[in-house]
Amino acid sequence: MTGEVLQLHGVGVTRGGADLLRDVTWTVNENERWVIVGPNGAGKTTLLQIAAAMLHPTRGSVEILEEEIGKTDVFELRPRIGLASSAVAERVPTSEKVIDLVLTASYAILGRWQEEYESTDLTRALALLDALGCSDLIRRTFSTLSEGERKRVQIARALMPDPELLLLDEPAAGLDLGGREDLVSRLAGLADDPAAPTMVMVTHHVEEVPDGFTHALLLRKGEVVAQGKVDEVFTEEHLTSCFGLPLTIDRQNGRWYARAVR
Ligand SMILES: Nc1ncnc2c1ncn2[C@@H]1O[C@H](COP(=O)(O)OP(=O)(O)OP(=O)(O)O)[C@@H](O)[C@H]1O
Repeated sequence: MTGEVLQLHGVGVTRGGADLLRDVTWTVNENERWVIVGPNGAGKTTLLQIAAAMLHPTRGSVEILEEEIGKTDVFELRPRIGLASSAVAERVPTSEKVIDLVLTASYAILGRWQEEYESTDLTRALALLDALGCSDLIRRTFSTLSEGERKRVQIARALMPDPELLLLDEPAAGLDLGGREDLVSRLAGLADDPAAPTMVMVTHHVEEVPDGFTHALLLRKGEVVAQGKVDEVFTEEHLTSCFGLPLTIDRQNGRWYARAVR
């Protein structure tokens, strides 16, 4: 690979006459850690769905892992991408055990049936669950887990196929303060790991951006407000335009804090 993991040119998505994304041009290079930030309805999930090869654009061109969408078999491409999102979590069968939810990611399926797994698959699934602090949950059913536990298990599942690109849609949404801080620090550890895949995470809150995330893209009403290195993008001017209210932003120990100007 030449280093370009995602390449979008002039991407637009129109649904029911509404432009969900407009003229998005964006490149993600190998080993970068991106965060997509924006208010509700900005188009963040739509953009992540494009990056996950789950959605075709109405206009423009998309290359993922050097495969051009529209000319490649997305069923071969998708196992190279790890996606953790509530849309995936909602489709998990209610009786699915945590260990099976992680194991089945090897086949990019949801719901264990009669597939055979190698002992190396089991070892990897257990190691990932352990690394995410979930080793005591392996025999539980996914539907009985707390929101924080679910988020960590979903990340273990997304990492299971050893993806070249890891996509996280609002991984800290719905977590309490302790759960959020635990998850953000685990994601900072992942961001710092040179063996970890290229990462793109969606969030509403700059406070949820882990230390080690290198780049940011701000979206508002389907359009890119700013993109580039995180410390050049997270400015008062850009965040104010993105959220449509006067904001101030600080950084402490690698973490970001934003609040409204009064
Ligand atoms: N099929 C559809 N038809 C019409 N509008 C849609 C459709 N799907 C999504 N939208 C709208 O597109 C906009 C962008 O949605 P998207 O979920 O990408 O935003 P988001 O930034 O992820 O929002 P949130 O932060 O609230 O999750 C929203 O206003 C949504 O209502």
